[in-house]
Amino acid sequence: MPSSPPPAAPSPVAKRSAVRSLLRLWPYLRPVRGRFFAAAFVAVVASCLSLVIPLVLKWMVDGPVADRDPGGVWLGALALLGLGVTEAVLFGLRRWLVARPMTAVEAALRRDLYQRLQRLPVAFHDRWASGQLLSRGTTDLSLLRMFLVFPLTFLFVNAVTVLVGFVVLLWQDWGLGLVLLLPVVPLIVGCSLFETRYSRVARAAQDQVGDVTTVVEESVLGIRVVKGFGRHRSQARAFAVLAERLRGTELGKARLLASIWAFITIVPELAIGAALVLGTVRVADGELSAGTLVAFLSTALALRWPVESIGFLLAMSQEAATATERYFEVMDQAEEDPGGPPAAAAAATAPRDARGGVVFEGVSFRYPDAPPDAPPVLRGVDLHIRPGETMALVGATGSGKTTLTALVPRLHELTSGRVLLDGEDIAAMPRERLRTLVAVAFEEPTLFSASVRENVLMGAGAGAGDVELRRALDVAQAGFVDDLPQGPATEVGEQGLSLSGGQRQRLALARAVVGEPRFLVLDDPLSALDVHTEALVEAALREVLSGTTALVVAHRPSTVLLADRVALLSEGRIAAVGTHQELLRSSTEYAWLMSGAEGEGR
Ligand SMILES: Nc1ncnc2c1ncn2[C@@H]1O[C@H](COP(=O)(O)OP(=O)(O)OP(=O)(O)O)[C@@H](O)[C@H]1O
Repeated sequence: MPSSPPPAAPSPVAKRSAVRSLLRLWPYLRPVRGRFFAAAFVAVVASCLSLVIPLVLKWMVDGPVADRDPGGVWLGALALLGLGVTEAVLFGLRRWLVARPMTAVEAALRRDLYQRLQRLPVAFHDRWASGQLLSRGTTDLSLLRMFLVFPLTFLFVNAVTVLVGFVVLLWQDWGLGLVLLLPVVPLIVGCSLFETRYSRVARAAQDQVGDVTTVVEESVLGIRVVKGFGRHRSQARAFAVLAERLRGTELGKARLLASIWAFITIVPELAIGAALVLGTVRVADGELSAGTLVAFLSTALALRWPVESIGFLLAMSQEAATATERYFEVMDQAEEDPGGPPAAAAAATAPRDARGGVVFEGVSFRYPDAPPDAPPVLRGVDLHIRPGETMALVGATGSGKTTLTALVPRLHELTSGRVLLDGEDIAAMPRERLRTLVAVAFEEPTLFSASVRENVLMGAGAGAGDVELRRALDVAQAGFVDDLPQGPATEVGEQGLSLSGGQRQRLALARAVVGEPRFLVLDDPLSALDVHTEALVEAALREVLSGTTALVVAHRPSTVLLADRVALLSEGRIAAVGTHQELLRSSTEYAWLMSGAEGEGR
């Protein structure tokens, strides 16, 4: 249970500029580029229309107002109304053009992230906190959609509007126009300083959202432990620390945003004030018409929003760049090598092992994230499980049994050595085929929020139906399924927590045997069953196992007796292989393990 902040995600591979990060979104934007550019064009036209209003004003002041011509004033007012309505309609059209395609972009990003998470190796998931992945799939993708809908277009639209606006200003009066151009340099310097600082704090905030998500997820999933140990107060305190840290970072963001907003507002206002004083003096001197001054100031005021909004548009873009970085940190991770043709070609030339069944040959393994000075978990494991044989794997706790079983379906990659299934090297086999040959059931059974039927048939091919389901449930002694409210159609709830531990284990076992796999790997799959149910499952399993080559991790003599032979794993190596009786006689370690287990288990 965390009492201190959990580690953040592994640090980013390389720091890119915000623009380079955001450019990586282009492949997703490409399919909707037509609508996107059309929307940007419509927005530019709408925004530039607002710059025509001051010109109409100038015409009104210098013309109909000076000449006291009410008809001309009405005409001007009508033109202004028309411009305003057109501007509003065009902005509405822009919104309509982008809304649908941008949700499609977000959906595509989310779909690809999910697919990538499914394909990344177990070692990746061991390393990354789930909350960091969740926050990437939710908060970060929402930030990206918002960026694509609003800031991306408006940074461009506002830049074009400001450029056109300055051309109009200089054309109206270049002297006053130059006064308004003076703040450009300090604004550029201020914005670039802001961007650098904001990118750091935005990254910290988004990583901290991931940490908070991790704690919430762990507390919800572990609610039984939290309540059972009366840890809700300490959990709440740990959460409060993280939430407070996030609040501090968000406040830092708000402070930065407030200072850039103030800077971007004050500097142009000073320039407008100076232009107003200068302009008024020149009108008084008769050097400038009142209409030109009105038009000039109206244009300058029309440019206030495009300039002032740059602060928060940059902030949103920076957050989007950080979200893109975080998104691609996952997408750039190497997927599991699918195995297959090139390796298979190599295997075709390699001498085939004549022995069938499962062969471990000089297998060594160390976890990629283990400390460098830690010895490998497995050190030269040699073991042959004959075709159709059931081999029990026994060893002290932490000796590497689970690790060894996880190597058969290639949940982890061997550090050295090889594993052969009926003479075929698993490294040269396409993963998809390997996983149809090998079925697994772990001690901690994982079920999904789906029906019992769907959970069990997950272990079978596409054609499997009720016959296979019934047979698998019979083998696993899972008759309790028929007593559930909707039988096999009953939803088991998140992670199957509506079922007992033993019930979950039996469903996981049914899932492992339903596809009648050639190779079966069972990691102590009966540990939660009472002795009588275990005996019944074993009797049924014996029938299934007669045609299957199986490796079964066992802690209790009753599970060991299911096997034809037993292998003892000790200090990363296979220390002895033989029948239960043989090992009881020849290995003191085995006899010790079994006597302890007997005492505990019975
Ligand atoms: N993801 C991991 N990263 C680093 N080390 C790991 C990882 N998983 C397990 N280990 C280490 O590998 C060693 C073997 O663990 P393993 O789970 O294979 O043992 P086991 O024999 O199955 O134990 P048990 O009987 O208690 O289930 C342990 O020292 C464990 O700390």
